[in-house]
Amino acid sequence: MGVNFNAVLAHEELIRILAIIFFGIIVYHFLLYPIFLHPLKKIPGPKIACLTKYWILYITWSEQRNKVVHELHKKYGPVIRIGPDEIDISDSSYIKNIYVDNFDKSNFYKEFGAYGVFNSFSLLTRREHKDSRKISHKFYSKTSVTSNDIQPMVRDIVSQTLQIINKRRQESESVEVYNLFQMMAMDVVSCFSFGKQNARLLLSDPDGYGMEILNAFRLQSSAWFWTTLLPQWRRFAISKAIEKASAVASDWIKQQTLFTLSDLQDEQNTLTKVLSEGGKSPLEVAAEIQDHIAAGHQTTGITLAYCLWELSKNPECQKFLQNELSSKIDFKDADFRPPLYQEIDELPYLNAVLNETYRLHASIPGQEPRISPKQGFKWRGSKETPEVLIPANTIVSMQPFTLHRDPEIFPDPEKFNPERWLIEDKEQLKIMNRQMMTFGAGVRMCIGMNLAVEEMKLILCGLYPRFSTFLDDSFDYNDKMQMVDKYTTHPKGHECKLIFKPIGETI
Ligand code: HEM
Repeated sequence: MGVNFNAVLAHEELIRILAIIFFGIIVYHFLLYPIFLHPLKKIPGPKIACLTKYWILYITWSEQRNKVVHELHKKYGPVIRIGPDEIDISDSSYIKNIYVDNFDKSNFYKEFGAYGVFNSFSLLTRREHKDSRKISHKFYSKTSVTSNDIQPMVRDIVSQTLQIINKRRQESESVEVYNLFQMMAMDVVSCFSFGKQNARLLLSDPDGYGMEILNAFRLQSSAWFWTTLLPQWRRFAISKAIEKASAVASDWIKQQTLFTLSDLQDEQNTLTKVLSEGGKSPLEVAAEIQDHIAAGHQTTGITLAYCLWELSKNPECQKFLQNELSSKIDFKDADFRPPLYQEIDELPYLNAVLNETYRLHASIPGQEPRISPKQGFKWRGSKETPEVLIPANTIVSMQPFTLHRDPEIFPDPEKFNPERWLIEDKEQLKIMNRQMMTFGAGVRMCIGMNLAVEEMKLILCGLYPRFSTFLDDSFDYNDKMQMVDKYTTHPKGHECKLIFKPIGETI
């Protein structure tokens, strides 16, 4: 039987052509299109970022994202491409487009729900979010959290924290405040959520039970990268210990919620009651509260620890604050009561100290990703990048870490300088305030801001008229106080030790 050479040749030719077409499609799809033809092609950034989303994922996983994105902005300007379909913007005039006009959230937030249901934080679309948030929005207003219903509860917990600090400073050279402030913040949100009689309070046993619960939440949030960015890999990537800790944290909140729901008191105002009366099912109430407690204790504790650290590094700022506060405290009060919130809310130096802490130590310093709408949105053009229509479904982020370090707006940006907030120039102050995103922006900004600010102001005003704080030479601040590069940052060592002395005494 003879071989049909022509047929063999034709067959080989066909395979060669198919291979070339296949190779061409691969090159077009994975190389030419993303770099030269994609609608984001004019947005500058590292070439590898145009080719694969795994580059920025790797940078995020290795805890370098905020700093790398910051450096890329310095190199390429106010808009950069950090993934095939992802950009980051560092021009505060876009806060209005993205956050105030309220683009939908990206899938990053999807897994923040709990017990198999969504909460306000994890709902992605603006419509669903609006319906959910409006139930508790008023309960978190400044009027509500500083009212006679809520403020005494916050002041009690602040006073208890001050008593613990006073006791500990007498027992040892320095006092660890980072975990203590997290417990304080956790107790405030717990009482706010369940009422004092139903809440399981950490400060009642700060060394034992308190640390146990804090550690459960800490371990749970250590899985944030997998939960938010690669949830499909979560169950392979995270350890049994993390699973167990997550279960402890979730059960802890679920039980308190169900217990509170089982006996709602008419005269009592709690978040559980507000959410339940607003139409949320028991599990939805628990999921909402789970998020508020997780979001509320870490952020507040982190901000306060950095604030005290900065004041200890900068004794002249501490002195100014003490002078401003000295008339606000009854020194004979053995219960260490803080002043009334209404007496201290408007104090200029106190506000300047907090603003400067928010600026340098935003506890959520990095991405707050949103999705561009179906009509896209326009990059209006800058020195580095021409006008571009950003297409639908692009992940768009802004990071406080970079906005807060713009040297044009905040000269010498790494310096802790509360005085920069005490200028007369109203226009400049407006520009500075517009640049700040510590609590997010728009209708999805932090719902707990008023409660957090109340706690932070009360503890500072209870503390600094009574004590001075100093650095402890035996504590390695350079290492332990490094802000870890995560969605919610924290001091690398999970601790912050400071020396407390009654006013007038030195070390
Ligand atoms: C210093 C303290 C705090 C800081 C810096 C802070 C910061 C933020 C930021 C930046 C966001 C927006 C995040 C994003 O869009 O990715 C946010 C949202 C949120 N925060 Fe806070 N937070 C603080 C305290 C609290 C407290 C005390 C609570 C509750 C008691 C709380 C509850 C929430 C909730 C529920 C959201 C989601 C709001 C929504 O989507 O409607 N936070 N927070």
